[in-house]
Amino acid sequence: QSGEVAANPEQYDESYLCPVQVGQTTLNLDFDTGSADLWVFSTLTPKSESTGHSLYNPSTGTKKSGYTWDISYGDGSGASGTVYADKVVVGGVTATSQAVEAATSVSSQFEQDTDNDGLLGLAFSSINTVEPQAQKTFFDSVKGSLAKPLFTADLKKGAAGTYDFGYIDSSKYTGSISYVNVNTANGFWEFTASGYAVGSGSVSGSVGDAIADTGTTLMYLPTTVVQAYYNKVDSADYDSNQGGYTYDCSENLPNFLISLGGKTFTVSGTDINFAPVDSSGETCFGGIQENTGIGMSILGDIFLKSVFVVFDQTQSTPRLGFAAQ
Ligand SMILES: O=C([C@@H]1CCCNC1)N1CCCCC1
Repeated sequence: QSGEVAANPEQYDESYLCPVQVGQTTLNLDFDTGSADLWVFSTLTPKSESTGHSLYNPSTGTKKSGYTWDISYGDGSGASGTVYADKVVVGGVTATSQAVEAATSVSSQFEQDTDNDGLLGLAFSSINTVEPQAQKTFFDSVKGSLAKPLFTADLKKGAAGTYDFGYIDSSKYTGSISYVNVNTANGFWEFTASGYAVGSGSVSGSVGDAIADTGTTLMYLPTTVVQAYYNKVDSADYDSNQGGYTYDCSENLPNFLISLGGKTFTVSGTDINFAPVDSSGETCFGGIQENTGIGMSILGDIFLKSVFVVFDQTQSTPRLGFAAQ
């Protein structure tokens, strides 16, 4: 089988939500290549936490007795609950008995984002949080039945993009695809990013260890790289109250170039201009921020909306493919 599903941006492209059939209900889920749990708001979620969300009704599933889950994300959000086996359909691709993690508790960040009915993890199943046995991601559940064991992400700035499962649509990118090998030891789509440049010119230095994370909004890079970037933005400074670099919204940001698998990709300055910090629209928060405390760099949506990405398990070593879009 193979299929395609829309990835609809929230305001400021904060996250991208995709319609997924879970049991007999269609929910809007955040596809997250940085985690490996498929969890959903459900009829088991306290009403005080689930108002405004579409809910999975576990009555259509088979309860996995004694199984629980509890996930905490790097941004401090999290959720927990119980586990069911049920049908999950993404763009026509069907997992007949997918582990569906029904939330019995969610953090305030998820409670407040009423467009988001849960997450569909697309990292490696080794970091799934279900106890007493880790469960397969949707991709791992269907991988063997896909025309090719891969999926692609084509996210866009302020417009609907797509995730494709089982095939590469060559109309969605330009030029050739440049591949890097993935290190799965931490359960992420983790690789080594090479040189970078600010504005234009030839790349140099090294961004280093990084993950491709569709569930992270911004780009988090080494301090040296981020300082070099904002040194080229006259009004920029690090604002500890905002928790990152801000600048005058009227200032044009430089492009950011990064070399992956021998090919240089350009993230346009307009894509790096993330959002105003308040309703006055005077000060803006940058889409490139420091990776301090994370332990690796994260190429999140600010980067991903500039490229076409192949999450490829066609070979014994998983690979990431990047192409311009
Ligand atoms: O929890 C996360 C992200 C949060 C946003 C959604 N994707 C997963 N981390 C990023 C990768 C390193 C570990 C922490």
